[in-house]
Amino acid sequence: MRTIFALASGAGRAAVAVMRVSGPGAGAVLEALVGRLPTPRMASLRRLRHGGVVLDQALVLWFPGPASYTGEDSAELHLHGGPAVVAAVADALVALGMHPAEPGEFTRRAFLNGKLDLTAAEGIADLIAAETEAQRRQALRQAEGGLAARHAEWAARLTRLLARQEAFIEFEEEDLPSDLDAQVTADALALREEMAALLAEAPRGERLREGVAVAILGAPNAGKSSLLNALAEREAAIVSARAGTTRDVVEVRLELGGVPVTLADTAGLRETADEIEAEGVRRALARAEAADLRLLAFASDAAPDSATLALQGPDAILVATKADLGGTTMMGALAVSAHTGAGLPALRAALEAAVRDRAGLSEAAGLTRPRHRAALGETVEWLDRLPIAPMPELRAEALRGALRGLSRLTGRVDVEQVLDLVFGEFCIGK
Ligand SMILES: Nc1nc2c(c(=O)[nH]1)N(C=O)[C@@H](CNc1ccc(C(=O)N[C@@H](CCC(=O)O)C(=O)O)cc1)CN2
Ligand SMILES: Nc1nc2c(ncn2[C@@H]2O[C@H](COP(=O)(O)OP(=O)(O)OP(=O)(O)O)[C@@H](O)[C@H]2O)c(=O)[nH]1
Repeated sequence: MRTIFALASGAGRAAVAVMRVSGPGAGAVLEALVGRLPTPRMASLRRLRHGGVVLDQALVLWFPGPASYTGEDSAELHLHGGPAVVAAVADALVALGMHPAEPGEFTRRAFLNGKLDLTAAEGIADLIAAETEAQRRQALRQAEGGLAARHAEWAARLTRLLARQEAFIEFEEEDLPSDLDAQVTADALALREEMAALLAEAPRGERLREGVAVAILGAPNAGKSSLLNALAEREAAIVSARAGTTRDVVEVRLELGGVPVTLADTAGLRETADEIEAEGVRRALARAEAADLRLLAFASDAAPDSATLALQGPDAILVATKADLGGTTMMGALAVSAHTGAGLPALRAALEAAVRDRAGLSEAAGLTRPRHRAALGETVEWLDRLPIAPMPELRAEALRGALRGLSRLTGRVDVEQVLDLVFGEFCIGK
C-alpha cells in the first residue's frame, strides 16, 4: 500500500495550510521530518527539517491506525500557508517516497477500511460542496451515517427473514409453525412499505442536493430578462426594447429559503424565420420541460400569448409583468414591476414556498442521489415478487435479491457473512 499525501486545505495563500499523509509509511516520514513522534492525536509545535534545511515551524499531529480518518497510520502537518512552504514540504514528502493522492483517495481508503459506508462517503463529498444551510444539514446527516443506519437496520431485518425462509425450506418436515412461510411474506411486505415511503421522498432530497431548476418563459419582450435581473439583484441578462434579445439560456444561481435554485432566462416564445432565434426557442422549450418550476411571464400591456399559455400546469407560477403600465392582470397571476419593484417581495415569497415544497427539508435522513433511488427501487422490485412467488425457494431468491439491492446502496456486500451469524443463533434441532 502506497503512502499518500495531499494538501487538505485550499490552494493559494492562506494563514495555515494542512498537509495530510496516510499509509504505512506515515510514521516513518513524520519521524524523518520532526524527530521523535509526538503523542498520538495531540498537536505539537515542531520544526520540519529535510536535507539539513528547516522547512517550516508547524503544528504536527500523529494518528496511529486504526484510530484515524482513513483507518491507516496518518499524520497532519499544519503549515504556514504560503505557496513556497507548501511546495517545499511537498517536495520533501516526494523525496521521502510518498505519492500525491488521487482525488477522494483518503475517503476511499476510509471506506475500504470500514470507517464509513458509500452513502456516508457521498455525504462527505456533498458537505464539501454544500452552498446553502439546508444542503449542509442534509449532507452532514448523511456523512454521519444517517442513511447507513437506516439501511443497516433494513438489511438486518431482511437477513432474519431470509434465515426464516431458508429454515422453512430446510426443515419443512420438522415441527415449524405452519404459518412461518406466510409470516415471512407479510413481514417482508411491511418492510417494502417503509422502503417505498423513503423512495417516494427521493426526488426532494435529490433536488436539494442539485438545486431546484426554475425557468422563466414568455413571449418576446414580456420582461423575462428584467424579471431575472430583479430576482437575482444584478444585471445578469441583457435587457432591451428589441423583441428577441435573449437567444441562449442565461442562468443565475440563487438561494431561496436555504435551497439552491438555478434560475434560467430563456428566449421569447414565438414563430420566427431567424435560425438563431428559432434555436433559442427550442432551447427555451427544452428548459420548460426539464424545469421543476416555470415562471410564466405575461406583459400587462399585451394579450396573453398561446405559446406561453400552453405551459400552464401545477408547476407554473403566472407573473403579470410590467404592472406599472396598468392594463388588466390575468386571473391568478402575481402582478410585478421590475422597474418599480412592486410585487417583487410577493413573487419571491411565492417562489420560495414552491421551491421549499419541492426540496427535501425534512429532518429525517433521506435519499439524495439517483444512484440511491436505483438501488432501493431494485430492492422494492424484488420484494414485490414475494407474494406471487409460487415456491419457498423462489421467495428465498427474492429476499436474496432484495439484500443485494440494499448492499449496492451501502457498498457493503456481506450478505453471506451476516447469514452465517444469523444461522449461528438459529438452533432448530441442531
Ligand atoms: N485537522 C483536521 N480536521 C478535520 C478533519 C481532518 O482529517 N483533519 N476531518 C476529515 O475529514 C473532518 C473531521 N473528521 C474526522 C473523522 C474521523 C477522525 C478520526 O480520527 N477517527 C478515528 C478516531 C475517532 C475518535 O477518537 O473518536 C476513528 O474513526 O477511529 C478524524 C477526523 C473535519 N475536520
Ligand atoms: N414599464 C416597464 N417596462 C419593463 C418592465 N420590465 C421590462 N420592461 C421593458 O420591456 C422591454 C423588454 O424587457 P426584457 O426584460 O428584455 O424582456 P424579455 O422578455 O427578456 O425579452 P426577449 O429577450 O426579447 O424575449 C425592455 O424595454 C424593458 O425595459 C417593467 O416592469 N415595466
